Amino acid sequence: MKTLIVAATEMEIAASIPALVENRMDYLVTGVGMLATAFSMGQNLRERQFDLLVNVGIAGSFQAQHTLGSLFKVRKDHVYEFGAENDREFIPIDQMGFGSSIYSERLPERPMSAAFYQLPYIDGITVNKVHGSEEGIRRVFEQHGPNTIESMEGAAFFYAAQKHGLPCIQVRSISNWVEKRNVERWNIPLAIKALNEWLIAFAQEHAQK
Ligand SMILES: O=C(O)c1cccc(C(=O)CC[C@H]2O[C@@H](n3cnc4c(=O)[nH]cnc43)[C@H](O)[C@@H]2O)c1
Repeated sequence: MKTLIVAATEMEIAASIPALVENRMDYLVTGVGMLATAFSMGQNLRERQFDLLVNVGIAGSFQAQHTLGSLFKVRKDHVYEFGAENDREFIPIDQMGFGSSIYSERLPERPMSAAFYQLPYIDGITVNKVHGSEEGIRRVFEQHGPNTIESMEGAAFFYAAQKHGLPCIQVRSISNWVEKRNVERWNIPLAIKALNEWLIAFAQEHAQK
């Protein structure tokens, strides 16, 4: 299966690059955020053919029970607060008739490697602004509950994959809890280490298929 690994920053996948090269797995570094992800994938997928796209990166979790460095597959990803508001409530873009704010994983027909199946699923939101205030976090809880993670790319990745009609999965490693902003409690090195251990195993197992 010809596979493309998609990450926002090189830092997130640097430790896996030798294994990706060795197992002939391509990778794409898009830049951070939905705009950079959609543009970069749009450009690159026009020129090359793939059977599977894999988005990997770090993410924040709204679930206090999650441990930093734990890994999840994202099944469904929402573009957060994409729509309109009136003086009482938020109106999602879906209800306005201008498209969708929800994008999902799509598995290839051929079975995946064990590294994929061993990860638990979670749903995600994709944001332009990392949440860091009690009021903002309360609003996410009201709409999505605490068992949610957030990134700045996930839904855009699924969107671009869907536009190209390609199977796609997203794997995220928790670098921080989404809480009142306190960057000292983030552990990006731990999350990146766990992510790369998984990615190297995935590349090795996947190459054998
Ligand atoms: O604010 C800072 O000082 C700071 C320091 C290091 C990294 C950041 C980021 O915002 C990283 C954004 C990057 O990582 C993903 N990510 C990680 N945690 C979260 C989160 O809680 N909410 C949204 N995105 C997160 C994201 O996908 C970006 O690629 C800030």
